[in-house]
Amino acid sequence: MSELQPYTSAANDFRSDTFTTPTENMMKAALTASIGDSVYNEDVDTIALEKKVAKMAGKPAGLYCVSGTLSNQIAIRSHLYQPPYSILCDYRAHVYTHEAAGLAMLSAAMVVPVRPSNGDYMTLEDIKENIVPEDGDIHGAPTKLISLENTLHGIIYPYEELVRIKQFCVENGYKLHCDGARIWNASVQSGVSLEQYGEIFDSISICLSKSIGAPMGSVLVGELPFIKKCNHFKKQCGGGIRQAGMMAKMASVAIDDTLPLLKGSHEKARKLGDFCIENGIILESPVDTNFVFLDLKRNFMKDDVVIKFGEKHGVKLMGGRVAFHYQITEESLQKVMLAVKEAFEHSKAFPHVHDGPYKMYRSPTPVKY
Ligand SMILES: Cc1ncc(COP(=O)(O)O)c(C=O)c1O
Ligand SMILES: C[C@@H](O)[C@H](N)C(=O)O
Repeated sequence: MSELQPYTSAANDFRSDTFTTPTENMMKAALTASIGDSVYNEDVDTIALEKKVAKMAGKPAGLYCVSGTLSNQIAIRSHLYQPPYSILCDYRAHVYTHEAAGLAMLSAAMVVPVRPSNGDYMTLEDIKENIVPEDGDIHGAPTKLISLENTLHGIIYPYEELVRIKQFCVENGYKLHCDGARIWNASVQSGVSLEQYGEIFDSISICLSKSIGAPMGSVLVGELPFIKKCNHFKKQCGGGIRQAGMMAKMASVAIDDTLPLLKGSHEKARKLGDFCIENGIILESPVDTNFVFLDLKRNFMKDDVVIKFGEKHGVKLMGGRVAFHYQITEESLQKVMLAVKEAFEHSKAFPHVHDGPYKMYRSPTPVKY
């Protein structure tokens, strides 16, 4: 069995922006971080991070969580009371597709997954058509919360549509959560501030471990009573962190250092997107920010073939999604263009007909236990 080699750089890693590695600046910050027990809310740097991100989002309170999955799930749970109830989200939403049925297990919630009529993002009309009304019909599980993702597959949610959805939620008493794993990308690209997003959403899970490049975690932001309840569920789920200061201070440095670099990753993604279109490679989604989604099915491309041509050119891929981040180099961009084009050429000679479930994510190199 080959020994797993230490990971050293994400410069050629297009599998996800979660592979971004901590910088020397972040590591140095950890050395001078506070060392209080954050379960007792005594850690200075953890509290500082929570306040920093909450202030950026214009929210009264923030909660440092070990992951985006945890912050999403405890946020949604904390908005809900007295089942039966349901949550409405995009059929591709991470909270529904990639958080291990957390909505069913922690929230005991039914999910209504919606396929946007425009193919990219749910409009208010899509939402209205799929709402389960609280009308006394004992067959249904009334909608209590709408969970949006911004960006979703790299697509920026149009701010005007968010305003329309928010107005509808206020008028009808629905809570509105945002999975903001890549809200930084949406903000820097659209010019909409985190504070403006904070005015739309009751809660936002703001990831630090994706494009921002911190080693772990998210900050969940919202009203103080809500965040206190989230902290209760966080502890219940085993998410209490003792000396969190080191990671929190690294994350704070990451925000300051990386935010200015996000647009550069979007520009590289756009170059690959344009290259694909010029070469007749169909894309699944528009390239608004840091993701290029190859439409494997319509291109008759197989994910394993994409991975193989990536290996040939020295870049790491996971299938149809090509993820950019600030550590991707110009050299890697040139290599991934070659890999994608050759994989596409291969599909012309050896078309792959997709007849099973499509897995967007592939677990990293499996370590044989
Ligand atoms: C859109 C989205 N939301 C939430 C998460 C969950 O974040 P984490 O991996 O930190 O649990 C991810 C994955 O990284 C994601 O892509
Ligand atoms: C794997 C998935 O959960 C992760 N959020 C990613 O985007 O890579």
